[in-house]
Amino acid sequence: MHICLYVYSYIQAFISPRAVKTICFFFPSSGLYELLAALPSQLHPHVSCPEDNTFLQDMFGERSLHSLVKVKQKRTSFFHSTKPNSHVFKLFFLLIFQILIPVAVLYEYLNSMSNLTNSLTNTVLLICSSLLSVHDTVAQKSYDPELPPLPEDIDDDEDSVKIIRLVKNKEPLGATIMRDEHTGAILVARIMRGGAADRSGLIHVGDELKEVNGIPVDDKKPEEIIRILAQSQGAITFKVVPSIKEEAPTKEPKMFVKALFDYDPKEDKAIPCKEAGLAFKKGSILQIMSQDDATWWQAKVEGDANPRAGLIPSKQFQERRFALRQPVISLPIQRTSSRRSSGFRRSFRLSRRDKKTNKSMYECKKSEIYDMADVPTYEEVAPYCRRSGAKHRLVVLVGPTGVGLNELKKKLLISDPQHFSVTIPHTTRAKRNQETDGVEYHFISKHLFETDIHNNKFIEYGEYKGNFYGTSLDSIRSVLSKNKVCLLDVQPHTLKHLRTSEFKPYVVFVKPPSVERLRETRKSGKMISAKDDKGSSKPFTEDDFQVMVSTAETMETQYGHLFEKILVNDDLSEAFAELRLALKKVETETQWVPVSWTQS
Ligand SMILES: Nc1ncnc2c1ncn2[C@@H]1O[C@H](COP(=O)(O)OP(=O)(O)OP(=O)(O)O)[C@@H](O)[C@H]1O
Repeated sequence: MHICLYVYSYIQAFISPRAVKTICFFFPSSGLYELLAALPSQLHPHVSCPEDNTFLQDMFGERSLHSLVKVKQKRTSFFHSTKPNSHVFKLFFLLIFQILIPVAVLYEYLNSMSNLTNSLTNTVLLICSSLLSVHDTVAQKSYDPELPPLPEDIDDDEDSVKIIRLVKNKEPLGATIMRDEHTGAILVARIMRGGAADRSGLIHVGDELKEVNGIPVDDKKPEEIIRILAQSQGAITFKVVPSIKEEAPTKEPKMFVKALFDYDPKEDKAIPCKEAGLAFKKGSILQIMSQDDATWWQAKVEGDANPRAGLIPSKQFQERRFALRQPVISLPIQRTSSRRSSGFRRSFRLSRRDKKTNKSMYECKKSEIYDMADVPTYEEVAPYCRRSGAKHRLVVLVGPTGVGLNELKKKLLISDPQHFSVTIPHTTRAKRNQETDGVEYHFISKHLFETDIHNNKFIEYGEYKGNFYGTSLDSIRSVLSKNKVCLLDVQPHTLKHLRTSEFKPYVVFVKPPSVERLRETRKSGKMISAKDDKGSSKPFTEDDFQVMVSTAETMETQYGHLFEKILVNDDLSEAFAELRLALKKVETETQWVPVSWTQS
């Protein structure tokens, strides 16, 4: 009883007039509240003594008691909304709110009213017993759905048949059916994870469908059955022969992939049921719900509130289809320049075209030949957020010649020179008078350069007029180790070699606007001349614009799956602001990156 009183005084201590107002505001009155207020007048005929009457008025009019009732009501609604498995929690609340507090309240009042008559004591005890009986009713309440009565016309020899009744709303059933090639039976082919059938827990893969709403389906085609189902409203009754194989209960899978291609089930002739398909775009993050079927996985778009999974082609199936379909695209070979632009040291870039000779100015180190490993299907990803103080992700800019990569890099460097930096290229060219080793270039011997090529030290390298130029992996490491953001522009085929846990590259594809917009915005822009390495430049020609746009299209088709951001460089200051914001987010927010990058 001490505990009861303690609980009661504790609650009372917190129910100041102000608190009562607050409680009343959050827990608006309901029927029980009014009933409590009306109780004294209802009990009036049974109470002979006026003091008893006053006691009842005081007791049921007591504001603290009203507030406790409101708290109880709120508790009751909470109680109903909690999941059935939180029994211990419920019992705790039942004990506190339905037994301890009412008993404590009554005990307090009974004690304080020494002149209480026997009849009133009985009345109060009656209320107490009613409260306990209410408690029992609530405690025993069943939370399971009520099952429909079994149909009476079940044959004795059909004892293995299961009758399932589902109430259908607008949501599809979330199951596909097929005809068994050998037996001709109609079978449940798959259950979409999180769909209505899955949530019911009553229908399983392999169950044989005998009837839908009393209509036998043995002689029907799957499409006809689907039509019957689609036309059915409200409760649908299935008669099924359960599959012998018991499915193990499955936990919600936690595998996420990034889609590397666009997919529209309506356009897919191979999908067994278009309605069950899940459409997605390149770059979407998908949660894989089931890989039971080697050809059709089940997935949902990450963060989507709809719990029902949809069908998507499996990785293996998509790779096979892609390999059959995909023509080999090769980018026009580009050449590079090593000019300095208005005091800004360019990073080494293999990107210049030589229209005169149409020959590669530098030979690219890496093969551009399409191989199976590059087939863009899905990539397993995991969330990654850079810890403060950890190395920055490498920022890689990709785009066609003249699109404005250097312009954007320059703006970033000027905006925060302490934060952003670029790599210093290596060359075998002789150092000029005004140059300093390790500032414009690392000047090294041809022999050393060739040794470094042999040891895979360069991410890109090439030869121009008998001299080597290259960007080394160590030059990237050197920037990152200073805790700076390293800005690098490379040819897109080198991206796959940079995609490592060490560099975690954030790849931005800088895309030109339309040719019309290029004409308008690039009036004063200059292309760097391919004829020499002295930094001479010339105004853009119509041909330059056309090539820029078509090269961008090819790059996007071939390497689009590796781009994390596509930035259209139309208005320069807008493009710069967008890039700056994106890079800020990369540093501070969680992103989806290949799962291997998060495991080391
Ligand atoms: N959004 C823009 N609006 C107008 N002019 C631009 C814009 N972006 C870039 N330019 C101009 O276009 C020219 C080429 O830009 P930039 O040198 O940055 O291109 P790039 O992609 O680095 O090309 P390259 O690969 O040839 O070095 C420059 O004169 C630059 O000032």
